[in-house]
Amino acid sequence: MAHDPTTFAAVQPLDAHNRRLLETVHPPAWKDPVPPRDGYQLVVIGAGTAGLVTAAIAAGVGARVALVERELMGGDCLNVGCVPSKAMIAAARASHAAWTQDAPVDGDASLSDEGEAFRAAMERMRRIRADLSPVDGAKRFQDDLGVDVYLGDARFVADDAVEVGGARLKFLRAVIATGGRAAVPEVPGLADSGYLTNQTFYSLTERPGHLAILGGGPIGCEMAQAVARLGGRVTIIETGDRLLKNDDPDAARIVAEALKRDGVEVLTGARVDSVSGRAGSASLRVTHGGAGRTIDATHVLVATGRAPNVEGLGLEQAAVEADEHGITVDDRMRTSNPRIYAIGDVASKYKFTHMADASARMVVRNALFRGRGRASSLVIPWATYTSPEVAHVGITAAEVEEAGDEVQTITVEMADVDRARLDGRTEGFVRVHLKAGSDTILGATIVAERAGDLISQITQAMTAEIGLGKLGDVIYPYPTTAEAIRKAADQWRRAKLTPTAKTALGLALRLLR
Ligand SMILES: Cc1cc2nc3c(=O)[nH]c(=O)nc-3n(C[C@H](O)[C@H](O)[C@H](O)COP(=O)(O)OP(=O)(O)OC[C@H]3O[C@@H](n4cnc5c(N)ncnc54)[C@H](O)[C@@H]3O)c2cc1C
Ligand SMILES: NC(=O)c1ccc[n+]([C@@H]2O[C@H](COP(=O)([O-])OP(=O)(O)OC[C@H]3O[C@@H](n4cnc5c(N)ncnc54)[C@H](O)[C@@H]3O)[C@@H](O)[C@H]2O)c1
Repeated sequence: MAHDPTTFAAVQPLDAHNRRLLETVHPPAWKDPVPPRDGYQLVVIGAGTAGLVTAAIAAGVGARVALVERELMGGDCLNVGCVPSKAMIAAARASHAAWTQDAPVDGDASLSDEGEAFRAAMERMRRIRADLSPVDGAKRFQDDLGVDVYLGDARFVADDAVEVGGARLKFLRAVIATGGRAAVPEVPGLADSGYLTNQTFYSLTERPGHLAILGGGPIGCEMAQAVARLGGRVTIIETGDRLLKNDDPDAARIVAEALKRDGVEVLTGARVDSVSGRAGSASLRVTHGGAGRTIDATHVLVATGRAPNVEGLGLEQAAVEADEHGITVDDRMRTSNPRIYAIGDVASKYKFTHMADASARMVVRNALFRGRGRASSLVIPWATYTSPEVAHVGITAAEVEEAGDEVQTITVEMADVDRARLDGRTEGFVRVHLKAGSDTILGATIVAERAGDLISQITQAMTAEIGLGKLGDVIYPYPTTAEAIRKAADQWRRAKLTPTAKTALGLALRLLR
């Protein structure tokens, strides 16, 4: 049986936009189908990106498919992740530009203050989220794509059957795509402080007076900058010695500087010892730089990583193994039960929508058509949408350090790129890691205004096995920031050609004598 959708904390307030959203992602009057007696070829648990794409592709090739979702179709990305966060970021960027006249883009200067800008940004976000939702909606999946959609909690009751709302769904194959949720650290008093997570943050209608964010990962950095740019006071408290621990340290440094410029207080190497008070007024006891201090905040956002949704799934009944990182899978995304696969945030260290999407495409082939696709063969980029953005693909900075002389690194500063200078956006760089002695691209980091878009050129090259030298033959329109990639190729060529050129020149000079 479906839940009462109006109670979902992720979809508040119940204005026209959110009612429209619920109508598509958890229709209040939804009636589950009656399962066929001989069961399904594929049962998919969880209708986030991973589950939706799996179900749509499998039904598209003619399989009999059931899709089970206990909360909101679209999962984190549509409802409480990528979509609302990027809508907020766009509004905050425009508002910031209008207020500071800092950038050559149009902000809505008609808003009388930034508090109003926050309300408008959240309303705009709710409208766009509702506009985008039909593509993930229950009706579309059932009526247009031919997937049987069940709205309820799924639980394995055997190694070939799932139960939902009292109905038993037998399957030949199953895909677990139950995603994750915010992992909340054990800090005394935190549980009673009315803290926010990404699940509740996008239900805010009033700008936080002072937002304390635990965690300086992508969620912490993106939301800190958005709220600060909408005029809120923000403090990030990060236990590690820097922000964005999975990214290049130089990139993280630039983001930290940008956040500070926007008014965010960034405390790295800091620990929250206790929290007192509740929603609206919380006091955080923090140790930072060897000293204790108190931070009084109106709101606390917990963004300290993710925990996999594995509880209550009846994994033991299906002999599916899991640990604290999620469901254990092999390189073909198969669990310890050969009928059952697991993909997306519940089973991958790459917790991104595009990873969920790419694995879904692969898992359908593997599960239904004896495909041999391997997760390790995927070239996976990621981007953090701060200003400037940080985008990365391939070998990480830590792996580069470990590899030593086996990797050659080329860096082009944005300050040396004409377009970046013309735009007044000179912070950042393009950094490409090559297999030493060749132009084979092992990875890259880009820090720039649209780094998330630029990185695709490197990802394409890596996927198509095109070397950096060949990228140097590409003609880039002048003046564009993408020219930084050609400049990296030029740099590689100069380094490579110099000894040869020197020899040739030496020979030519000798002949002149
Ligand atoms: C704030 C934030 C911003 C993000 N921004 C980006 C971004 O810009 N770009 C990007 O690539 N990624 C981003 N991500 C990550 C992205 O949202 C996730 O990687 C993606 O949503 C994972 O998809 P999924 O299908 O694996 O899981 P989910 O989207 O979590 O979906 C899992 C679904 O399974 C359901 N479920 C769980 N248990 C059961 C059960 N027992 N029965 C039935 N249903 C169940 C859940 O209700 C949920 O709807 C962001 C995440 C957050 C939190
Ligand atoms: N643009 C994007 O693609 C995007 C945006 C947001 C989120 N995401 C996805 O969501 C995932 C979760 O994001 P996240 O930022 O929560 O996680 P994260 O794991 O990337 O970062 C969490 C940070 O919190 C810190 N931390 C841990 N415990 C702490 C504590 N008790 N106090 C203070 N700091 C603490 C960690 O050191 C780490 O730096 C990401 O890994 C990413 O895959 C992606």
